[in-house]
Amino acid sequence: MPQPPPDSRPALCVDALDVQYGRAVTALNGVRLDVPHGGVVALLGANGAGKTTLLRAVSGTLRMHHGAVTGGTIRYGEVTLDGQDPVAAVRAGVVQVPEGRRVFAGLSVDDNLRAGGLGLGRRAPAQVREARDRVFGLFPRLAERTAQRAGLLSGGEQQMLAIGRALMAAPKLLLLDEPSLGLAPLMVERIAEVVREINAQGTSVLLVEQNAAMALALADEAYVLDVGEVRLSGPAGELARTDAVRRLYLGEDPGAAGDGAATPAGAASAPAPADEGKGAA
Ligand SMILES: Nc1ncnc2c1ncn2[C@@H]1O[C@H](COP(=O)(O)OP(=O)(O)OP(=O)(O)O)[C@@H](O)[C@H]1O
Repeated sequence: MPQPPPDSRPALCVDALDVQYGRAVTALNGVRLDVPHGGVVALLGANGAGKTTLLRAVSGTLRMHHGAVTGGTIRYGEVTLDGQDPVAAVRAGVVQVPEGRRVFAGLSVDDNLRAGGLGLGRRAPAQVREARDRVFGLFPRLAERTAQRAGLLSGGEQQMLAIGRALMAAPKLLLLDEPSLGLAPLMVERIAEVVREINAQGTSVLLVEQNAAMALALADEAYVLDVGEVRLSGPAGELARTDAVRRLYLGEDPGAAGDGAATPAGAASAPAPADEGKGAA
């Protein structure tokens, strides 16, 4: 499929975003992040940095987790998403695949996929068929197992189903929360290929990953969150060469090979030493 023409305007614009859980927990503080049309953006950070919270804020699922946007804006094209519910996000073309492959274990593969289109109202059968064809094209294994109960699928197959279910809503922006978590290396590679393919088909991707090597290899741009704030951002290739990212997220020793890479423009200081090792791939 030919690539759509590049569009330099950001599709998703998150600006000065503050998020709290109750009164006590500030999970995000003044976060700014853009996802360009047709781009892949990686979001890295140690455990508890706020990555999942950012995805929840964009997909309108924050309230389900007793969180709230307390400042800033989230816009997708012309649509304001901060303070909206998940249905509004899905209608705007923004769909999240939650962490932990949450499939409906007692339902069949087919019924799980059907659930992916809910919230969009009645759609023409041809549209639904097109979405299913896309999912089965990406995941032939699911096509062979339509009647199987989702709970009996392998971990990798459940991740495929979780992504497939999101694709049934024909998203323009897919929010992926740690798709490689707990999967064997071969399956991680397959998931990476699938993300590339989904993007080549014209869907933008915001990818949260602990597997920094995979995420930086896939992404055009990357952001590093540290205790709720953006610490580093820039082209993924440049970020992968910075000392901080190599040491903290790629498990490398920059001192050993003499690192000459510049810190990306606008980047703040490296994450605090207290976080060392936590996010390493
Ligand atoms: N439902 C919640 N209620 C209260 N605090 C929460 C809730 N969910 C997350 N938090 C807190 O908000 C902060 C950010 O958490 P979040 O899950 O977004 O981080 P993360 O970067 O996705 O971490 P991980 O990689 O471990 O999933 C953490 O301090 C966490 O304890």
